Amino acid sequence: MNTLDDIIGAVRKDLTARRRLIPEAELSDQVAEVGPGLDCAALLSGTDGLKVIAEVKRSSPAKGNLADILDPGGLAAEYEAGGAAAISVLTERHRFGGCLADLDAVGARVRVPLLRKDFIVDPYQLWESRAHGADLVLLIVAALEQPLLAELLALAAEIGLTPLVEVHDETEVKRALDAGAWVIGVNARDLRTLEMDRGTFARLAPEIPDGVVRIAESGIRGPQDAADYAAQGADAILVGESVVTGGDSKRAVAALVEAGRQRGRALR
Ligand SMILES: O=C(O)c1ccccc1NCC(=O)[C@H](O)[C@H](O)COP(=O)(O)O
Repeated sequence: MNTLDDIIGAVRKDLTARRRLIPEAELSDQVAEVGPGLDCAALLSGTDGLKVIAEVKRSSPAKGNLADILDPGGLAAEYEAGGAAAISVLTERHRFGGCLADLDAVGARVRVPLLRKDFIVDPYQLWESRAHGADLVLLIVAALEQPLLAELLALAAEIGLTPLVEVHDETEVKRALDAGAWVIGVNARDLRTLEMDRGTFARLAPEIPDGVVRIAESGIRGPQDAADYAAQGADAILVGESVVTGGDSKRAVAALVEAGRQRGRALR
């Protein structure tokens, strides 16, 4: 079994347990109370400089344990102070060490949009995401058949979530656009083999029409990578490992923001 299938198998089991505890109808009542999330496409557009989405990431299948994050809200506040335009929170527990309580903790400390980064395969998870304060959700094309992708995208929009639709190749870009995506993330990491190819964004970006927000995800080591992605037309970058392992997370985020800004200026 490849890594993605393995993760999704565990996610489905957890989901069955959570659904028994909190029925979907209860979550939809909560969503009606909290209302829609922030309109994230405009906030992540790179017209005024590359945006940085900084991730709360404890561990990963590719690298194992990365950081003992005891205070996810405090870490997110550092990211925001460093200029992050959004915070990504990994809520999957078996391979990433996250949970929905992390999303609550982060939401209590920052004003920028929150991305729930998980393996979403069921409408239940969308209700749950919004009920826990997410503004964005990740939809991974490789994990979803086309009708389900379109259904999840439409439901997300209906309940005030911005779907970040993740792709790895040309076929998946087409599937994302056919489903109606307006924010697309190009992941340099192949989720089945965990191999990293930093050339993926440059190859796929021309396939993504103007007006669709383009996000480069994974493997961003520091300012030079941020500047390169800005030069290749990324609106935003999504960064985990290098901002949790560097020691000073606020400074690490600020350096990425500054590199993206300078590169953007040079291109104008
Ligand atoms: O990070 C992994 O090893 C991983 C493996 C399988 C599926 C997803 C995985 N990561 C989720 C992400 O997309 C990243 O956390 C995110 O893009 C940040 O990546 P990085 O900056 O390389 O930590």
